Amino acid sequence: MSIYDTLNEQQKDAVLHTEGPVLILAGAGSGKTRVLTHRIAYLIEEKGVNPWNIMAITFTNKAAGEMRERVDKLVGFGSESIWVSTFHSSCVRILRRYIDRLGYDTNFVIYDADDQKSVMKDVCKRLCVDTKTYKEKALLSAISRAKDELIGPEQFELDHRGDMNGERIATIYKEYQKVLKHNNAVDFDDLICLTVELFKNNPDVLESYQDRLRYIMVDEYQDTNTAQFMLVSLLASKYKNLCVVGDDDQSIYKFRGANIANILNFEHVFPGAYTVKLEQNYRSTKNILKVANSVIKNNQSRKEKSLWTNNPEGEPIKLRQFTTGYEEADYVVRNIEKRVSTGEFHYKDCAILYRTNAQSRMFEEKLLMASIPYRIIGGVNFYARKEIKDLLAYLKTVDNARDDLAVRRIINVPKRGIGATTLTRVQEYAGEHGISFYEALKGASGIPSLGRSYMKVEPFVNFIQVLKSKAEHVSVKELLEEIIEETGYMRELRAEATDEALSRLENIDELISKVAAYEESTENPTLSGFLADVALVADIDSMDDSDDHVTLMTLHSAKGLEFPNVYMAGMEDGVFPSYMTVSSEDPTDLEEERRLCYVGITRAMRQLTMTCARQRMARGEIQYNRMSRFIKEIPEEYLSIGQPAKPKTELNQPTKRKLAFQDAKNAFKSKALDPKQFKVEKAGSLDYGVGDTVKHIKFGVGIVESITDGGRDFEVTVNFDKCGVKKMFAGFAKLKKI
Ligand SMILES: Nc1ncnc2c1ncn2[C@@H]1O[C@H](COP(=O)(O)OP(=O)(O)OP(=O)(O)O)[C@@H](O)[C@H]1O
Ligand SMILES: [Mg+2]
Repeated sequence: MSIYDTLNEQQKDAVLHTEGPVLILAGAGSGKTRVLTHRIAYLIEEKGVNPWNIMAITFTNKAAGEMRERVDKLVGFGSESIWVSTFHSSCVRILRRYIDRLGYDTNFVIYDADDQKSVMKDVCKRLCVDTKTYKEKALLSAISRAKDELIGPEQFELDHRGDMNGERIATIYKEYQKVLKHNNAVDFDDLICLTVELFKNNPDVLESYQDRLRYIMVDEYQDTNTAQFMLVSLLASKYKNLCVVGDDDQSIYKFRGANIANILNFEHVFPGAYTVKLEQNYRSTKNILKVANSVIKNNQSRKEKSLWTNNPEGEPIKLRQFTTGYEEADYVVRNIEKRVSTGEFHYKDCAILYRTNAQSRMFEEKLLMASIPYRIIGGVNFYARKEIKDLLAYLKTVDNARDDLAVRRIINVPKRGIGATTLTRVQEYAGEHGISFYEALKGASGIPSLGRSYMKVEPFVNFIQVLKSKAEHVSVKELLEEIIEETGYMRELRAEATDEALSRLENIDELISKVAAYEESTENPTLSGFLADVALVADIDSMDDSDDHVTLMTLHSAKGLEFPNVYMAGMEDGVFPSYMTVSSEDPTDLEEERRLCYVGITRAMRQLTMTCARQRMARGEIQYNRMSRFIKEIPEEYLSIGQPAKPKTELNQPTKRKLAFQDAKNAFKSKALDPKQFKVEKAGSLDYGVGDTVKHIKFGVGIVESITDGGRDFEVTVNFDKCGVKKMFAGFAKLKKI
């Protein structure tokens, strides 16, 4: 039996149709990506095409990696010379060779968001732009939108003639490009634009790539923007062997310039394109598919599709509403634990999907507490995020300024103009006198080598000293809010108003909520107590590298992937659909959000669980949320609406409320929850005691200072030679007595 026998008729049709433009428009899970990989195999094996002549483009690195894996499996020998890549890395590769034709040097650097911002700051200063009216990030984002549409500075100027605001931006845009070029640097959007420019101005270069990349395939085509479409069109214009696959129902990047018109344009740019529809879904159970269809059919602007499956009916979709986000996270993690322990699923079969990155925090904590390996795709673990590390470093400095690393981390956050030389000198002085870095800063005026630069240091020290004295009589939450206010941290991010800034703001809100929850649930909350609590979860990064881990990610990053067991969390109006879309005047915003919901549902193969909470902390305040309107679009007969497990003891109202805010550790300590519900046993007895020397895999050697019974597990405090005192759970610290 050949690999092509596993394809249905329409899929086969698409695979065999190798010459000329092909457009495959089909619903989720219908085998679009599979058709692409089989098409590659077919081209090589049956058509004798050289792997070198084949290009496959996708959106994310993760998707490119998976595509590469699937192709390797099918094709075997020679597959490494197939060009499988994302748009951006394809362009880097091309520009590294030919960018000198555009007056750049081939060793150009690629600027990230921070670099872009500092260039923009300079540009604004030089052009005397009032950055109160024209925010740097807003300017950058206007430029980025223009680049998505392949509009260069000159064109931009022409387009905005007579519009003062537009003309001003055009001048800034011009200057910004000039600086970048002068620095031999490009930004992310330039990668695509410059490659297009290169091809347009250098027919010989274009032709060499056309001759090489004779068969081009693009996955997730619905999310390409104008610039990307132009790039592929140019490459394919000689041989016209371009096959694009996509699903208009899964278009979720309008905010990044993705253009649904590209789908319609395709037949315009490539007349006579062969169109294939795939209608059979192979991924999901009938129930999951029915739910997906019942949601997406509420979108007005879409092409009607009939997606069906031969797969079994499957279990109904589970819907669980909880009082708080803590209970929600607890349920999801316990459910995963239960289903893995019965052998129904492996960890790697399970995915937790949410709308924004900040939502990962509670799940991460619960997973850590339950010793379940997890990984976050397309994001960083909550406590490893820059803004969280910065703010925690402030808190640590205020609490105990002996943590040099923390002090050094924030001394120039926000920028205080304290130079590297000054820092080195302070460090040297501290070393010579055997005092901490902060102690040395405090006495900066007495450090001879500093000269007058000690004056730069003074405001920082004063600020910390004020915070220290405040810390004596305000709550941790108030202290944190004060730091955020005084450093201007949130203000700056709000002014940036980019997606990234928004996500950082959400993370900060989440940290405030964490503090508030800590203070609610602890008898004598203190700053040190809070930091120790955080250290329990923050210091332990995903425990091992096993491939068998739960996957956490945003709905956006889940595109194209599939998992047997999916949890969609935070299904609440104001969370998903997001607050911005709920309050938006533009109905197409809600439609985009609904497509995102469709993407989420259709990731599930066998089991889908949707969860929500009635009340959720936002910025440390309780917010009451209604169940997501998307859930209400699902006919009740497709849902199994279960009652979340109630704590065994009936609680009176205030305790109940309090319990809601407790984290796993504390919830366990309280008598209200049955310890047997937690599978992880506490380390039976420890083979080390106070005073013993132990070794930790990451922190090295240290001496045990104390051991307390944390109920669920022993909490061990160890003073490590290299990194100081750490508190950890014995169960997964896996300390070895030496
Ligand atoms: N003809 C087939 N026989 C058996 N399994 C199939 C067939 N076609 C597709 N599948 C399986 O169905 C699942 C979905 O396929 P694939 O990921 O290619 O769908 P897709 O259309 O790209 O989905 P998405 O829109 O989410 O990107 C995969 O597990 C794939 O192996
Ligand atoms: Mg796909």
